[in-house]
Amino acid sequence: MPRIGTIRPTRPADIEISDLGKRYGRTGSGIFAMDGVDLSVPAGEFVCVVGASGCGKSTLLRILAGFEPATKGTVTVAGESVSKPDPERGVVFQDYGLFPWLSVSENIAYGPRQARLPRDVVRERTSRFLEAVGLTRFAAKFPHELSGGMQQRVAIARVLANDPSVMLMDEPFGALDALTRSSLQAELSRIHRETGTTVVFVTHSIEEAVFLADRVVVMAGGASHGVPGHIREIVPIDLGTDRDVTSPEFNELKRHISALVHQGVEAAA
Ligand SMILES: Nc1ncnc2c1ncn2[C@@H]1O[C@H](COP(=O)(O)OP(=O)(O)OP(=O)(O)O)[C@@H](O)[C@H]1O
Repeated sequence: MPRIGTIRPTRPADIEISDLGKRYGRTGSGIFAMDGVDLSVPAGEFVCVVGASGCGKSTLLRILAGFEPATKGTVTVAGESVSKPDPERGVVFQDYGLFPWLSVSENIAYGPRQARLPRDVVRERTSRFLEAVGLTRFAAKFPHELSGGMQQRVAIARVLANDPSVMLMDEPFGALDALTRSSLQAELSRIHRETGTTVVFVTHSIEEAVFLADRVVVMAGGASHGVPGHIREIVPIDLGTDRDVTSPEFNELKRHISALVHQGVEAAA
């Protein structure tokens, strides 16, 4: 992967989530899919959210993104209440979400162009983030000409080109093969160190969470278990930057988090 040192730090934002709850469907019917979620994410932190299927991870992320309203509680990013999507909060999903009719560089330039930034700024940002994800040679290609891993790199570059203060990622590497996945994890970790952007990253992979996160938020419950989704525990990951997935400390954290996830399922069953 090409070395890059040109990523400028963003102005990361802090996130405050207080007594957050979400109930789908009509008021008064059904239980909360998620309830009583309190979480403070300081600016620049990388937080991973794990938990069994249906515990509300994606719901939490969609509310943070402003894609859907909370039923109760508050969410603020950099002190501002979240009520709608904003390029300041970049979102990356599993299914890349690229514009198929635009080339790689046009996909990356899309956000800065929409923001009506001057042409030279758009050009500079596009080439900077193409380089950041190692795709400079593929600038003129179209998404269908790229592998899944490359498409996800474009999706990440496209979000970064908006200079977001927060990145929200929902299983972004879930559809990739193991080798591509681990190389993108290392790349994302480096990009995070260089940009300093606040990241909230949802994953089913406990290993991925322990590799990437400063803290892992373990959620439990969920509507299908008859208990609203909630935070079971927040686990700090004090493993420094160069993480060895084979080290005893790494594996001990994996074991601990895995036990919490399974306890969550059993307690809710
Ligand atoms: N649009 C919706 N309408 C009704 N119920 C929904 C909707 N979206 C999610 N739910 C329900 O809310 C609960 C939490 O869903 P959510 O997708 O947030 O969980 P998750 O932890 O991300 O699950 P997974 O790991 O399977 O993606 C689930 O019971 C789900 O069925």
